[in-house]
This record gives sequence, structure tokens and C-alpha cells, in this order.
Amino acid sequence: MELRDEEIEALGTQGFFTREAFLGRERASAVHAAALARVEAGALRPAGIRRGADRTEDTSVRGDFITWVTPEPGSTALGSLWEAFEALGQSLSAAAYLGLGRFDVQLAWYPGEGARYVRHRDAFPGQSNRRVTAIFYANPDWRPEHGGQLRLFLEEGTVEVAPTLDRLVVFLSEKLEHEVLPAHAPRLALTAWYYGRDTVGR
Ligand SMILES: O=C(O)CCC(=O)C(=O)O
Ligand SMILES: [Fe+2]
Repeated sequence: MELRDEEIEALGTQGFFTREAFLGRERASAVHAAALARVEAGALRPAGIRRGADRTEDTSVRGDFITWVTPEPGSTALGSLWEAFEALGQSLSAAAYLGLGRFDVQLAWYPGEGARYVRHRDAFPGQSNRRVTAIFYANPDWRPEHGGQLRLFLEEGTVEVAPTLDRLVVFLSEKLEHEVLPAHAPRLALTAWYYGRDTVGR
């Protein structure tokens, strides 16, 4: 896949870029359906940060449910997203000199009812593990009153990205703090985390 000059530049200067129509409407809708089928099959587990002696999940910190997606043979919807993430990683390495290696893909579902993920970073400088976060949103009927925006904390202020179908957001995992604002409708996202070539990963 081709990265546009303005995307590469935005990643360098602001630490992120967004792209509309990452897969195209038809493939994006198929990803939505496949992701929803996993949710409905009960494949997801609470992601909640575990706290305290009883190690209960703290859903006030992180209210989503997750599963890991593995590469699928054949031409399935999630397989085609996997391939698009793979191509994205190669383009980022080539165009933005990021030297990315392997990546993991996570499916996350926020049930609505105000589920959120408080401000955090996906990686910490120095411990270099995750280098780039790429999130693909799979919500066909997202409306402003549903909230659930990804808020990115930039040097000059914040920006909010609504999780609408077929939108991609890419940011530097070590650089940008971010949060998921309370979601008032079920919200699906598929995230790829790219590791540096010299690290083992998760
Ligand atoms: O779904 C999103 O917009 C971001 C989720 C997130 O920050 C994470 O899973 O680390
Ligand atoms: Fe995150």
C-alpha cells in the first residue's frame, strides 16, 4: 500500500495520522460482521487492568473486552484486514524509516454504557517494545452522541477521532498518550501493534 506524503509528514511532526476508507466499504463491512460474530460467540474476555489482592478487573480504568486475532488462511474478512496491516507495516518501515518487525492484532469491543479506557500510553520510551499503534474502526452507524472518540494528547492540545467504519488511525506508541472517551453504544476496534525489529514482543 502507498502512504501519502502528508501521512508520513504528520506522523513525523504530530506523531499520528488518520486515513478514511482504509479497506473500502464492502471489506470494512465484512470486518464488522466477522468481529461482531466473535463477540456474539463469546470469544472475548474483559481486558480490565487487574488491581489489588483479589485481582479483580477495574472496568473504570478499562471497560473493553478483547481477544487476539491470528492470521487466517484463505480470503476471510479478518484475513484481509491482517494483510492490510502487514502491508501498512512494510510501508511504514520503508517510508518512515521505522524499522518495524512483527505485529499483534487485537479485537476490542466496548459494550457501551459508558465503557472507556483512561489516558495511557501503549509503550514507554526506552523499554522499546511497541513502536507503532494502528487502529481500524468497525462501527457502521456511529453517531456523535455515542461518544467513544479516541482522544490523542498532542503537544499543542488534543484531537478526537470518532470510531467510524473504515477509518484508520496510526500513531507512535511511545510518543502519544491517548484515551477512549465513554462509549454509549457498542464499539468495535481492531488494533495492530508493531514491534521494533530487534525486540521479541508481548
Ligand atoms: O480503541 C481505541 O480507540 C484505542 C484503544 C487503546 O488505546 C488500547 O487498546 O490501547
Ligand atoms: Fe492504547
